[in-house]
Amino acid sequence: MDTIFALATAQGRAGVSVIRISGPDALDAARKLCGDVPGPRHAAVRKLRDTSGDLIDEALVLSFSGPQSFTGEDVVELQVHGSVAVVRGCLKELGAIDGCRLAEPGEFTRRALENNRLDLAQVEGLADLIDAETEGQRRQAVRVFSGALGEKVEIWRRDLIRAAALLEATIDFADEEVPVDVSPEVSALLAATASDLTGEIEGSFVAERIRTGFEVAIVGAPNVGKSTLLNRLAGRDAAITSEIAGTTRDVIEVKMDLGGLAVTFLDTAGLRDSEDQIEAIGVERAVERAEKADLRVFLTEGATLKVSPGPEDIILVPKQDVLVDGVRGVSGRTGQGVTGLIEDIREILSNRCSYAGIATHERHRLAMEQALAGLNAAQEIVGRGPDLYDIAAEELRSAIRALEALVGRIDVENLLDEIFASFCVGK
Ligand SMILES: Nc1nc2c(c(=O)[nH]1)N(C=O)[C@@H](CNc1ccc(C(=O)N[C@@H](CCC(=O)O)C(=O)O)cc1)CN2
Ligand SMILES: Nc1nc2c(ncn2[C@@H]2O[C@H](COP(=O)(O)OP(=O)(O)OP(=O)(O)O)[C@@H](O)[C@H]2O)c(=O)[nH]1
Ligand SMILES: [Mg+2]
Repeated sequence: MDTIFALATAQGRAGVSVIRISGPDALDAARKLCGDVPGPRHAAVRKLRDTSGDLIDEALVLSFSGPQSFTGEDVVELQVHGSVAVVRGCLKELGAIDGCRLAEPGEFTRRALENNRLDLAQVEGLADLIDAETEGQRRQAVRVFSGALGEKVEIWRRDLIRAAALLEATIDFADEEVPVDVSPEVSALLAATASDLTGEIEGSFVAERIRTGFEVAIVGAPNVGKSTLLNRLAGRDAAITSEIAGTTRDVIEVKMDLGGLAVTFLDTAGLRDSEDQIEAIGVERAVERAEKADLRVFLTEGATLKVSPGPEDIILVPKQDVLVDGVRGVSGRTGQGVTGLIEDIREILSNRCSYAGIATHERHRLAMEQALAGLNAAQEIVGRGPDLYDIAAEELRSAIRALEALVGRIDVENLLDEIFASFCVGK
């Protein structure tokens, strides 16, 4: 097993930078730089020197002895002055040591997974935690990272194993006297698990939105002030505005943090039938993105549009500053009504968030759907009588396998490269 090392903090100048070393030779490697390494879970200030004895930096050195470490292996951290040259100097020294190499993205976490320090859902939670930019994203990611999904899966798995075992015990009885009727207990276990799974599947859609951000499309006829409103929301000139109808063609995205919720606003082409080919393509894109968005803000005075508003969509009279008072409107130019609009959007979306479950990725949902399908099949077969219990038990085994794949107990290899591809080096 190689010993791996990497800069764990962001690239570039900083107050302090952390270089992490993990693997069987972590202590030996660190000793080459700093001489004596402090004992496990102790930190000490040490002088780091290159092979010719020149001083590289004075660092805080911290060590962990496997398996009591983040990766489960021996770990040493060099907390150095956050200088590009100091970091480069240390990485160069480490790279010259036999058996030591630069870590791949996510490789420390991969080792933590291999050493059962984390399950696969926790690994995803950790990646999401590092990517979190809003309070809502952070709160959700830290829950998955702390193992909430794994715990729930373990309960489902345990109940399905018990149900399968009950059925299998009855199969072994078959030729002897009439066995106890296990079907009430099996059915109850399956019904409870099915209902829990169904709830988590339903809650996964909005949880996924919290993670990736809600899309809010600004929609309306040309020239109503969509781009001006977007710019006002963004607080910068993200989109070109002009008095010429048909200015916006491409969909313009602006990411924002609405009171802890990640929201991407979409400015779209004004909706109309256009002879201009390019504008027509823009309108097509506008319709497509607006329909897919989680919420639409219509700027319109009642004209018929190519997109129809859903029940929660917001309809506003545009350019309120040049209209009579008393109508519900908004003005991107003066900012009138914009605070209220933001508040309304935040409220609509955060109400939806109350349905969020603890499964946050499509992968989780697919695994749960697979488990539910197996479970429902088993439930139906059990209802047909003891002769088919072996088939029902087999359906349950397949449901159990789906849950085991969810947390990475089985079938992980093919998933890992994809999951770790998005990780930072040093994590
Ligand atoms: N400097 C530094 N800060 C960091 C980390 C790190 O690795 N290094 N972390 C990493 O991403 C996070 C903290 N998570 C950690 C989780 C477990 C262990 C660990 O060594 N656990 C041992 C026992 C530790 C002890 O009791 O002191 C264990 O669980 O057995 C370390 C960090 C965030 N901050
Ligand atoms: N009085 C007033 N004028 C506005 C307001 N918002 C935009 N305008 C003006 O209306 C014109 C069109 O604004 P845009 O924001 O480009 O309109 P749009 O809806 O993005 O137009 P398209 O991209 O062509 O669909 C510009 O001349 C703006 O200055 C507003 O709130 N009040
Ligand atoms: Mg525009």
